[in-house]
Amino acid sequence: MKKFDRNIYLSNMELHEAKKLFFDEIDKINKYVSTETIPTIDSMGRITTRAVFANSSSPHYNASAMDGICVKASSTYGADERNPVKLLLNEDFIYVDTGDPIMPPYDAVIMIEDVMEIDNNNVKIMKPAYPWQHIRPVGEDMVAGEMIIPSFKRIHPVDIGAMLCGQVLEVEVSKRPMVGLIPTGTEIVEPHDELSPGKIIESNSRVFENLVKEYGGISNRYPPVIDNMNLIEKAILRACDENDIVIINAGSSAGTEDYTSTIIKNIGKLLVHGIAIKPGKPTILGIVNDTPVIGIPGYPVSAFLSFEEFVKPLVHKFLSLKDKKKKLLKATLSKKIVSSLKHKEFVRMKIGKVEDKFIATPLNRGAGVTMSLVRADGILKIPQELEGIQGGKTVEVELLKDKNEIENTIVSIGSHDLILDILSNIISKTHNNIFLSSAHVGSLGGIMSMKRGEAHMAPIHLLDELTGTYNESYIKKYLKNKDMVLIKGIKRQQGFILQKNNPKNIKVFEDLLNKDLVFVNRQKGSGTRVLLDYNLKKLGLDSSLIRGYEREMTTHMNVASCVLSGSAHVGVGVKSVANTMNLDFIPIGLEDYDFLVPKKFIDTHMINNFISILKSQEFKDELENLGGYEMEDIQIVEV
Ligand SMILES: Nc1nc2c(c(=O)[nH]1)N[C@H]1C(S)=C(S)[C@@H](COP(=O)(O)OP(=O)(O)OC[C@H]3O[C@@H](n4cnc5c(N)ncnc54)[C@H](O)[C@@H]3O)O[C@H]1N2
Ligand code: MOO
Repeated sequence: MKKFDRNIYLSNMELHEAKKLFFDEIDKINKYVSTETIPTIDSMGRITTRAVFANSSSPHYNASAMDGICVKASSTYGADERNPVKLLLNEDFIYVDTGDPIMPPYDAVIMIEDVMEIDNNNVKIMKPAYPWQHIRPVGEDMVAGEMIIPSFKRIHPVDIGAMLCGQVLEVEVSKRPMVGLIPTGTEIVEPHDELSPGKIIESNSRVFENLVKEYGGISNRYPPVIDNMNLIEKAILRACDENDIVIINAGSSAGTEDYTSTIIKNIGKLLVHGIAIKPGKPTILGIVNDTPVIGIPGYPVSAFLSFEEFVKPLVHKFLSLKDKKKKLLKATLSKKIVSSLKHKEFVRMKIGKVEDKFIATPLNRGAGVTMSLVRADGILKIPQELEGIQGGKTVEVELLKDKNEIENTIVSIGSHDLILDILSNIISKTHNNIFLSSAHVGSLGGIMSMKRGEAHMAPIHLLDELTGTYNESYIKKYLKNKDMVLIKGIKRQQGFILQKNNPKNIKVFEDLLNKDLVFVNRQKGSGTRVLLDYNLKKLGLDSSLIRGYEREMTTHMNVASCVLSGSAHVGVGVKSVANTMNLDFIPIGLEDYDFLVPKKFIDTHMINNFISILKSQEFKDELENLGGYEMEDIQIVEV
């Protein structure tokens, strides 16, 4: 691959400048104000382009509001307990049901509960009726000519009901723009296709389809196009003919086959290639045959964020809809985030509420980590002019989730174990409106977040080399003045995670020094690392002689993935993970996996719920299924 086959000259235009350039150019074409008239009953979610007025009043006649009798109010005056008034059927009253029309000479309704029947033709009442009592007059709801909903409003189910009551059978709305979506890449395969190294599952356009729907547009996905300049050009030209907006995905950066910007320059007007945002830098903005064309970067996180920044406001413009203000939440940043002066950065954040403080923690910043979007509660936008933000500062996060969900989430920060996923799933299934979010920073990291008051709970498993006991000595050392408890009862099996059939015949710690095998380690401060170092020290083994000792993973799953993919022959981790990934396992010992909780939280609704799930049969069954655990009675021990 030669350097000059590549398109390496991306600009670094500021986001607001790029947006202005793009939208000003589209404004010049001014294609987007177009309307259509559709049946009211099909108008859910559409945007009105003019105010809707009632064609008839509702109710359109004077209607009884109750089941009972209608009377002339004047003939009931003077009625009381001692002097009931007697009324004659068809003369002084007639029977009516709710909704029946009330005609002169009758002008009031008495509820049936207040009417005493004397015989078939006579009733008596003990209370007078006042004129128009229990009658819904013409136009009580709406009067013909009254405005039901204004222009540029999204139509909701109740709006449809009101329009029909006012005999509005059709409504003028903005046309939904058709958004053409073209995935590109020779390496792209559909999700059901067989995978081999280098093949990429096409998922972005499916996210786009649903985002377009959410914004109010119509999506029109084309089959993926291979990296061939002519084919991509043809696909763009065709899509520009058939759609209001065209999205071309991937091929946006500096690869040898990243053609999009060149094609747009050749067949239309290339406005921007390269924006000072991260992720999303290689976004392309252009116009081809009077149609806005947006080149969205391939990495899924970049793709989502760039789509939200450019496609959402564009679809809304077509719909004549103002962008809603984003919901913001003030939160304390749990740790420092370093950012570059080269771009504005969009960081996915996990947020939790611990006591009365919202705490925001950055998630994985990789542009290919879709799970960071799944897990994110919000996005923190770090301005370009900042080199980062210090931990402890208050920041404003744009919310992606409901604040209520964040407020009811147990924040767990500490060691990673598969049982956290199981617990989270059971908590979610119990529908108690409680959630569990867990961040994996190792046991010591968990204790430190506890010290800073950032979590409700820290799962930990730290072996004390001197006593051979777990956790308590660390808590006494690091959380001296804090009243803490340990929820104890779960023990898990640690050991060597090995390739299937253990081809390198690894059996004991001494084998790790073998020069033809590669080890993968856990990060410092993780309980597993402490366990490994403890054993190496006990046996007098020099860790610097282990190949791969410096390569650190943050979870058991990551260690096992390295073994599964062949980038390592062995790592230390829990049996459940080896089982799940169908790898071999040699036990090195049982350890206590405890949940550290500040004493003040132990009686809260959320932690109570958590403990009852730990004690549940369902959880026991799941642990048994997973294998590699031993369970004793759940106990709460003060430390
Ligand atoms: N030397 C440089 N390399 C890269 C640069 C750069 O400036 N200089 N920019 C990086 C950035 S930032 C991004 S973002 C990506 C953008 O890549 P492209 O838009 O050119 O996309 P591809 O290279 O074709 O694919 C990248 C990556 O995206 C995923 N992908 C692609 N299509 C799909 C799809 N339809 N569904 C799901 N995922 C998709 C896939 O993981 C690809 O590997 O470039 C960097 N490189
Ligand atoms: O757009 Mo790229 O994903 O900045 O990271």
